[in-house]
Amino acid sequence: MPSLSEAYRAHPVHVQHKHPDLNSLQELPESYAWTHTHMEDHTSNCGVNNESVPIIDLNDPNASKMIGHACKSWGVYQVVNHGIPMRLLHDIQRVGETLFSLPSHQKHKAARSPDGISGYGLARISCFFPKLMWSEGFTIVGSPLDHFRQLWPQDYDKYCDIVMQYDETMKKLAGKLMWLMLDSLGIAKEDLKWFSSKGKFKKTCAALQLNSYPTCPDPDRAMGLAAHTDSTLLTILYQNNISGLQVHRKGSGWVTVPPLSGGLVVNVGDLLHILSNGLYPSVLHRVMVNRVQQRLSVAYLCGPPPDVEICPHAKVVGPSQPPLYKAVTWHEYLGTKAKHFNKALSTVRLCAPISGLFDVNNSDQVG
Ligand SMILES: O=C(O)CCC(=O)C(=O)O
Ligand SMILES: [Fe+2]
Repeated sequence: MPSLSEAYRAHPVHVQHKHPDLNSLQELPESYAWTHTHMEDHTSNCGVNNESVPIIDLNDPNASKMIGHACKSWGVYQVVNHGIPMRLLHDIQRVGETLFSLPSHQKHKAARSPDGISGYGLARISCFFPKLMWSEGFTIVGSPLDHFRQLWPQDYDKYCDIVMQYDETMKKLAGKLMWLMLDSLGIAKEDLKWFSSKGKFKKTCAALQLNSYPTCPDPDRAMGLAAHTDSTLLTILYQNNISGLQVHRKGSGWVTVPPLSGGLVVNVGDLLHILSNGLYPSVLHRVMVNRVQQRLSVAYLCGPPPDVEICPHAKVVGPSQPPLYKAVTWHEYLGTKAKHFNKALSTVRLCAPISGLFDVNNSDQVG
């Protein structure tokens, strides 16, 4: 089975590797200055509506139903009472804080290689935009040991342990959330062979993405992370207590996802969009920056084994609901995404939805 690193390596995107230390800039360089045209703004009413992303208590007996509703109408929700210890959330935040506060030359020792996925660098989606994003990232697929040794020759063990523990814990939560989402679609554990191994959610692959958005001298003209959907089944995002994440909802425009103490944001990714036949749309999201406080986030990007075919599930298709997407493996889809970016979903689309049958939220403006 090809690994996730191999899948990424097979579809390199070309990201500029040398970039200035954002913390040292007093002015926004032109290369970072976005206009509304660059932002491909889908909005009319950014931030001026009262709608908010659903918050779901995982201890609620109706959690699956509520999750289903949130996925259908938003493609995103926040979870509380998810069982992840606060200590672990603080620990992973500390890893991010410590990592991004290292001197620039030190961080570059662990730079992502041009055809690799793991390591320090600009957002992989940078290459699809004419302007640079006001953020830095560190991607972890597999063990971070080699890179962490470069970053912290003395303390790497301590930070590796936290990452591995976070990864393990998130894997379990991702399993639980995935089951709840499938259940809300009427799909049982036995209905998804690759996914269930003795009733356990074992066979997934994941990447961990640490993001830092330094304070910005001209936030109105900068973009932390440009609008994108995740190429995952689902993404679990921890954000520190600084606002910045926005999700796009048809009819509402961009809606800020306020940080919730101990809460985690869950995004529907493109592969769940396909598996649900567009019933659960992958959510378009972006990150804005501010001039006062650094923002940090940690995304657990969860997908299937890279060589398993994902297609609209038999339980959600029928004579009146034809499959809208062809089968793709994650490996193939990463290739499609590397080529077509936000149009990737439409390139794997089989036919247009029958009007009125599907409440597909973002499906075609994101691809
Ligand atoms: O920083 C955030 O809130 C979002 C990060 C994100 O979308 C990603 O890493 O894919
Ligand atoms: Fe994302």
